[in-house]
Amino acid sequence: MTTLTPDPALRLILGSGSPRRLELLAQLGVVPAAVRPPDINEDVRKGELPRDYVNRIAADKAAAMDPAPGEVVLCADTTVALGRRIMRKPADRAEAAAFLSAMSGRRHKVITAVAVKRGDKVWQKDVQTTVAMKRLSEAELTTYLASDDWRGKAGGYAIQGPAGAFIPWINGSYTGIVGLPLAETAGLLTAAGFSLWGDRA
Ligand SMILES: Cc1cn([C@H]2C[C@H](O)[C@@H](COP(=O)(O)OP(=O)(O)OP(=O)(O)O)O2)c(=O)[nH]c1=O
Repeated sequence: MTTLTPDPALRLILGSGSPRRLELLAQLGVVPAAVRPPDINEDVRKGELPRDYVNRIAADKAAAMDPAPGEVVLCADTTVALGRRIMRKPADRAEAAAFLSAMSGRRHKVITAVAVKRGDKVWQKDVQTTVAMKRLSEAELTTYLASDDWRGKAGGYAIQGPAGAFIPWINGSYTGIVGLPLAETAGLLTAAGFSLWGDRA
């Protein structure tokens, strides 16, 4: 991976409309200079595997961004994979119910691909986390669906909300599940020359 010399004047552009990603960046003490969510086609291709899918979408999001000189952009994509099955953000409550029922009592993977772009150079990495979900009772499922917390979340749940009660075990990156694996993101930003540790202009 090419590592560029740190440029304290570099401005970070968040190429994502996810409020979670903004909050996770704030955990690193980073406030983007602007938020510009890219508009791309996120359809899954026939036979496409989950890991290939998230990497392609993160790369497409980065490709849709046109950073000005002095800007570095950060894009990401998160998806839930149950075997080969890709679970994106559910379209409605029925789809969220189907996703949660399929994951109930089983392990799935959450994959987040992160892409950092400066000029026409891209630094990209994916992070996979295995997540165990307890067997959900009818009452748990119904109450969770009624909370609407599943809206806008890959796989139809959010570990950082009430569904945290459904997740007894993970192996991987908690921040990756929430949408932005911080250790790897910090590495990519640093490689692109963005100063994370105190020497920003
Ligand atoms: C599994 C899981 C997903 N999520 C969220 C993270 C992501 O915001 C979302 C997956 O959708 P994404 O398509 O990755 O991102 P987005 O639509 O929110 O934003 P953009 O496309 O503009 O970058 O699911 C959680 O917040 N908690 C979880 O436990």
